[in-house]
Amino acid sequence: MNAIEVEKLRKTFRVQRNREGLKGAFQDLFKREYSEVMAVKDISFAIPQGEICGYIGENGAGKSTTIKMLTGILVPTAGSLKVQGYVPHQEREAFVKHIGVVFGQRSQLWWDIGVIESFRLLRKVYRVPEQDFNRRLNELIERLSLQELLNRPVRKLSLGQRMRCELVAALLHQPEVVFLDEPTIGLDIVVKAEIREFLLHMNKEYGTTILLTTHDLQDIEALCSRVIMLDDGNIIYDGSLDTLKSTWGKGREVRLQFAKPMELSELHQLTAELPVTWEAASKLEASVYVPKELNVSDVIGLIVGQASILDLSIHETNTDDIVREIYKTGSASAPAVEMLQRSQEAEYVSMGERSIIDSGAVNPQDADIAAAPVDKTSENGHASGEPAAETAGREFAGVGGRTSASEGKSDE
Ligand SMILES: Nc1ncnc2c1ncn2[C@@H]1O[C@H](COP(=O)(O)OP(=O)(O)OP(=O)(O)O)[C@@H](O)[C@H]1O
Repeated sequence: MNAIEVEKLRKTFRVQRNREGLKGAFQDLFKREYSEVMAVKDISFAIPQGEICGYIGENGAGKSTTIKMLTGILVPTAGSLKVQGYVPHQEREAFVKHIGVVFGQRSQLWWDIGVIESFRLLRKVYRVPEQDFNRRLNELIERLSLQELLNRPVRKLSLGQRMRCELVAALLHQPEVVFLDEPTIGLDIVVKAEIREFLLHMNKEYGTTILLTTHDLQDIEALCSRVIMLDDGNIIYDGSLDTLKSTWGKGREVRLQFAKPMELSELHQLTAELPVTWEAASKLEASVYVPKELNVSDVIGLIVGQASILDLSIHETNTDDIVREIYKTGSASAPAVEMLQRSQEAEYVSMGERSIIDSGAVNPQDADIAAAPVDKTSENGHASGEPAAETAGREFAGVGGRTSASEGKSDE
């Protein structure tokens, strides 16, 4: 069974337009003008039980609006959605018992009372039996090391401490589906790691389905097997992180420093038979990108046997770079491979323009990432983790011509 089902979901906001100047402000008093902002444009996806799915996109892409519809806070303009079999905005009272929500920028705890009091209040809100509550609370307190914090008022907690308490608050009633909107925002690296580990545990132990919105792509790498990418209200990618990396990643990068100047044509000759890609920063420095199917050490061996190398290092493409590349080109339809082939035609590619940045990792790509479910291309035309050749050339409605909603937000 799918935990979340979304079909042609749309949300349009009506926003007031302010006319310019004093005269305009005066006119606004008598006759208001409105325009429409379509924040979510007929998107469709389904998330099976127990999956952790990353929901990513640039600012204003429509992530929060989707989460608000999925949690019943906003009513969709069109389309349908179901979460754990419920229509969120229609069956809110029964529905909320099945979901947990953490909005990283907002608190669901009472500011001035002790943390434990907030938890007790939430027990009543969700009508959790006392015994279940105590067992669950003890488990969460231990997992997130909250013993010391329970009697402190929320306003006295650090951001990291508060976020750990927010997670407990969202999970006390043991929901099957959890929505996390920027749960690690502003946290230091240690707390981020703790929270990620905790979420993975919850998912493994209880099969909790998690939809995670984040700008921190390390969250995605650590937690998600699947990624849905939004751009201007449209889904531009829905598929496994694995496929995203292999379709868009240029492969592992071997950076080389030569003892004597090398022309790009000479570099190509070094690896003549291999499907690798070269980028040169200067005649003394270049990078070779090795696709997943090749062995990095074989490629290095071939090069070292023919050229005099002063230094070399191996780097893996990280998700940040891939996503940045997709946004830069504005569409998931033109895979990196294609762009590289184009760039090979140029004599030298500036290293400053490279999208692959040192991640410090040398492990084979994606070794620990689980395969995602079968992907499909939806009617609104998003790439669904298909191979590069199949997606190439397809147009996506979400690209270009962004809607500006800067005129002001209406309250739903
Ligand atoms: N209540 C509202 N009234 C009018 N417009 C809105 C409202 N809420 C969101 N919008 C607009 O809808 C679009 C999508 O906003 P949304 O907050 O969903 O984006 P987001 O992807 O969550 O962005 P961020 O990463 O900045 O949180 C934006 O153009 C935004 O200005």
